[in-house]
Amino acid sequence: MTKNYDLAREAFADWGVDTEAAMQALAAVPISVHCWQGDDVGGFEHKSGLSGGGIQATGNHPGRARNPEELRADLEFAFAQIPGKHRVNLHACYLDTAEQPDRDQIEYRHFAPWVEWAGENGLGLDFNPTFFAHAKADDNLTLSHPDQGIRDFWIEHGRRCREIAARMGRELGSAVVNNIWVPDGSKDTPVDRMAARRRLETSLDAMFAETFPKSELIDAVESKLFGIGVESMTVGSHEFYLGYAIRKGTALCLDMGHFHPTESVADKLSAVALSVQDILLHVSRPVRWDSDHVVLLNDDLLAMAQELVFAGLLPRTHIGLDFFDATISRTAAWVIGVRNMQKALLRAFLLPQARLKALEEGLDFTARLVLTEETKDLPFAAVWAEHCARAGVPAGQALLGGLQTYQGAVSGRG
Ligand SMILES: C[C@H](O)[C@H](O)[C@@H](O)C(=O)CO
Ligand SMILES: [Mn+2]
Repeated sequence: MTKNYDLAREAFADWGVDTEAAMQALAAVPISVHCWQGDDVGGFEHKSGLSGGGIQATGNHPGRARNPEELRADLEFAFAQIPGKHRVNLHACYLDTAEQPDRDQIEYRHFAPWVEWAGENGLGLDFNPTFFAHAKADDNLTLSHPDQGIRDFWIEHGRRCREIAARMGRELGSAVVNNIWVPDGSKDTPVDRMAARRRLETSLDAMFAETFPKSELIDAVESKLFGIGVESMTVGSHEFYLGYAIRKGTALCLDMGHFHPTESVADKLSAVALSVQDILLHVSRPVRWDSDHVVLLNDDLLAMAQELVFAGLLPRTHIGLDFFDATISRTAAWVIGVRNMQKALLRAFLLPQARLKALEEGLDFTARLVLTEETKDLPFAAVWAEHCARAGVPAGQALLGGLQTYQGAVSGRG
């Protein structure tokens, strides 16, 4: 235990906050790390790496993972820089097989090496059907396409993904969150929004027809405001999926980049939590649009973490990351993003929650403001450094050397 931590522990104790309990609480929160940051949303289907579907990774930093082995090595390195045990969020286009099944032909065996690796490394898995970067998604319409044949193709893809995800959950003994995001929308003003939304609803119902135990599979649906090429209408808007999740009992995915820039996604948590049991978060950072920048320890993230902790939502919130930056080291992007999420949570655990809530309850907004501002001077960094030291991972400037060495080692990849 360092002198810095000793002093910090006393400083927090002075506010009635137990730093040991805060570190323990943080250690119990897994973060689902998105595989697609490792290769710019390319996937391993032996075809072009264009994202499509209104999303776009930009940049050409050396070191992009070219196959599942490289991606797993990169993830292992990243996890060695992050305290705690976490999860990996796979997209269906990241299958690991020499075969070339189309999306409506994928099976569990195409992903079995990922499950074996996850088991060996004590990691959980999450999953996503891939409804983009495919000829049958070129109209930016999938589950809501007017053509029944195209809808059926994507329903079959989604159905198989649920089977695969449930099997993964069964094998690993940890429920897999299977998140549905479709790019469907319209570049220009549509004249029949209702028909598109009815088709999406009917397709989702067909995809969700089979039931699985919640111990294996948690279905989630992800809304969006707009994407490149679908600026005028997104079929799966927030209202659409909020209603769907409430009626059908699925989890609701809130992506921090999928709302108007002035909306607070943190504010939505307690509101949707009254009607929806499970929440999936895609922690991201929009810059002017859904740009998927690496998350910073900024006000948005701090507010999100504080809401999760203060509203008691962590037990039913699945925290996943969703960004992809190809202008910097991809492994560093993961490490920075996960650690920032953890730092934000730790700060929330270290706040004098009961005291602040009592002031609010008593309408003493002056004292609430004084104390929320004064807590900002508390020595959070010393507790984070102690947490990292106990987990055997670097903190502060020491983090940079390892990140640079690894980046140097992978930068020769073609
Ligand atoms: C690759 C993911 O499925 C994707 O980022 C989705 O979650 C999303 O947020 C699309 O904008
Ligand atoms: Mn997302």
